[in-house]
Amino acid sequence: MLARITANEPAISGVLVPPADKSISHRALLFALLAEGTSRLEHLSTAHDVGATARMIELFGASVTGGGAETRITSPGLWGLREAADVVDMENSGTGVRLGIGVATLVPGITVFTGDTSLRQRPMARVLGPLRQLEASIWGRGGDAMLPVVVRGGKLKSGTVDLRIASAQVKSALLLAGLGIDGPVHVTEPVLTRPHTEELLELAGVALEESYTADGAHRVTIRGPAQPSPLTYSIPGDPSAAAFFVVAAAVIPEANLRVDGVYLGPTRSGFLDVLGTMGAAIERGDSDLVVEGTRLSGTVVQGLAIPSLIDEIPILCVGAAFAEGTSAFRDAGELRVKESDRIEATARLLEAFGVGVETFDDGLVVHGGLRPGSLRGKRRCISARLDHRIAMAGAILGLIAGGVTDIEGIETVATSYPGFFDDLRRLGSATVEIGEFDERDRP
Ligand SMILES: O=C(O)C1=C[C@@H](OP(=O)(O)O)[C@@H](O)[C@H](O)C1
Ligand SMILES: C=C(OP(=O)(O)O)C(=O)O
Repeated sequence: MLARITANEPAISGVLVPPADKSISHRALLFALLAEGTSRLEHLSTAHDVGATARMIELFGASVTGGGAETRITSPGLWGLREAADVVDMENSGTGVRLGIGVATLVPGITVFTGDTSLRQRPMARVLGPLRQLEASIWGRGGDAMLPVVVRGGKLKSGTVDLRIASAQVKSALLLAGLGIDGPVHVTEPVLTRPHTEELLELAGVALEESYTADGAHRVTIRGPAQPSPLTYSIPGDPSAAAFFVVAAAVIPEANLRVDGVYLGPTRSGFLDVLGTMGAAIERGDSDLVVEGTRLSGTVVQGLAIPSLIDEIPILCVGAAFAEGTSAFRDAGELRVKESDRIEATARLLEAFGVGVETFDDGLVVHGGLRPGSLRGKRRCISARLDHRIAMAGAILGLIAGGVTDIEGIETVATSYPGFFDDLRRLGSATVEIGEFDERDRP
């Protein structure tokens, strides 16, 4: 499918209530599966990735009813999990499959995971290796590198795993597997990554021990066996979804955007710190933001800050294109193994708008100076590259730069933010037409 964004005077204003957080929604469903009884989740994400996790928990024995304001999940719990009667297709969801692999170690029999073209190219050794250290029986295509992955459930051994990459997905897979292990599992990550699994474990009555080493590594210990209790929980708004509109409002002159009900924990709000350093006018409450347009200046983002904004780098690069001077995003090699190679995809996107970009193995440098509205009368055609965040970054870039932007493959936005184009129409000044892509449309 194609979206055509036509913008003359870029403008954005109004109130955004972002969709429910995708990361937290995956975990809430998995905890509901592992709890015996009925869990109630308010505002579960309707993102396609979360739909894949809902289907996975049904295959493992849960029943999911309702949706929208309240989803009810009834499950036999950790000790009553059922072998899936079919291959578990996690579609486009890295989080769903990696956490699912951790859970599958608790499921009797075998589980076979696969995914779409993008997910089947993403690295799985990062989760298979650490689970094997706890003696999981687990195999993957290409020498344990990729999906399909097969897991044979059974008793794992307690132990200590020191993760070398900062990955909330891998940490979470180990903590979930730890629920079924007799004895402690200690996981150390080089820097604290999003702690949603830890937050929900505690809400579900499972005790954790957490500490920091002298060099800032985060260590978390779970002592199994432990069955989580059913949850009644309301999922907060997704900062990674809000970031698209926040960046647009931060750079469009006279913009005024309010964001309500958004999760602003420190491991998810790194993009706001970066925008602040660039000079953005953002007022931050506990779960709300007010953003006004201004002129930003370039910045350097690297090191320990990266995990707190990894998914926001494509849209931060869009912001950097409109800043004065140059911005650098380094130590972000993880971007190469997301839904697309986001270093290449972001560079190609910016270049289509005439922005100067240099790429490196671990990031990119963006030469700013583009003026909002300055590409009025011009037209370009870009590909979403099977990546929701690239599709949305392209649409926001089109709104701010002006002119006509055709984006092919926009169905991918439903991976995380099915209502994105509705919110863009409502809050932004661009005309948004959605239709079938015709090769003859390519300029
Ligand atoms: O745990 C999670 O919910 C996520 C962790 C991050 O991935 P990594 O664990 O690979 O860093 C992030 O990029 C992804 O969108 C969601
Ligand atoms: C990388 C992402 O998700 P996942 O790893 O779950 O596919 C994302 O949402 O940007």
